[in-house]
Amino acid sequence: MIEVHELTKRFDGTTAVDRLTFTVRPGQVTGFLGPNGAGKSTTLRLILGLNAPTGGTALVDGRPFRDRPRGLRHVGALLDAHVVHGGRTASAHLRVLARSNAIPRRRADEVLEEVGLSAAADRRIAGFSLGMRQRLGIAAALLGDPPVLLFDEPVNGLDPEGVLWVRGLFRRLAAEGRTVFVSSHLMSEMENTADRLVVIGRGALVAAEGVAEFAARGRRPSVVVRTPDPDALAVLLSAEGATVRSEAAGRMAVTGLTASQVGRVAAAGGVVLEELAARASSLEEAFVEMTGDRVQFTAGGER
Ligand SMILES: Nc1ncnc2c1ncn2[C@@H]1O[C@H](COP(=O)(O)OP(=O)(O)OP(=O)(O)O)[C@@H](O)[C@H]1O
Repeated sequence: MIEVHELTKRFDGTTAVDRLTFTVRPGQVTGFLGPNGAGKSTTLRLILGLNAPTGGTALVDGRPFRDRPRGLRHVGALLDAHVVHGGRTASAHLRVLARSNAIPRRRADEVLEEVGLSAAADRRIAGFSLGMRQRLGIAAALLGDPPVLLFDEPVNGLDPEGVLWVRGLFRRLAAEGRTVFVSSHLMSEMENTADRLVVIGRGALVAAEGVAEFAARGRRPSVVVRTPDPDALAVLLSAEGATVRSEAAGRMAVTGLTASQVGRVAAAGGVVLEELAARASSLEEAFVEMTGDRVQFTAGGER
């Protein structure tokens, strides 16, 4: 169990984590979602005691993680897969970790087997692909057979087979009664993996609930519309109380009005419509909608 209470971290001018309170329970996979720069990595580092909080607390099974000797037996974590000694072999890397945590040496071979890296056990990490480094990082997290596991963006660099494998692994770890907390900036990754979600934006909590409950919020129907004159239509629709968001391929998503209302507003304003369709929004849209005003970095720069 992970209990985060009023957790806050400020770096100079930036509040990376803003009075976050949530609980991650055992026996479930909990997805930790937020757009880039939302503060996920910082929160995981605070839970692990790698950074000191500006305020609040983070407890792992009732105690700050830093207070635990032989940490890898309590919490396994995959953070940045690049932060390993590239000159070592995979096997040597894991044995060093095992020794410093009083874990039996044979566990190194067991976890390499588990993550599918046995054949690369004696190769230097410097020559590993990103996907292989991720697998090695996951092996390190599993080394101490810990009850609590944290994974920061574990799917980065994995091929489709690797993605399926990692999902199955998380499900199995949770079924064994462990606490599994997995960060991602992509809703789609969590849709098929997580039971619960903790969603943050700009360091603050947006939602902490079951995946199904979160999805239900996204069921607000929207209308997709395409016009050669999007700016004019956006002004007209906003004046009627609708929320308008631009999408790929020149389309706009409109919430707050039905398709026929959108059609009428366009006709009354003399705006040509090239496409008009109603649609039920997906989990992904619920995520974008709920964190949209909390995105720190967008393609157009900071806003
Ligand atoms: N050591 C640091 N010094 C200064 N600012 C930092 C530091 N670490 C993180 N930040 C800032 O804190 C904010 C949150 O960053 P963090 O890496 O935790 O986000 P994230 O949700 O993990 O993002 P991503 O998905 O891009 O990895 C960002 O604005 C970042 O620039």
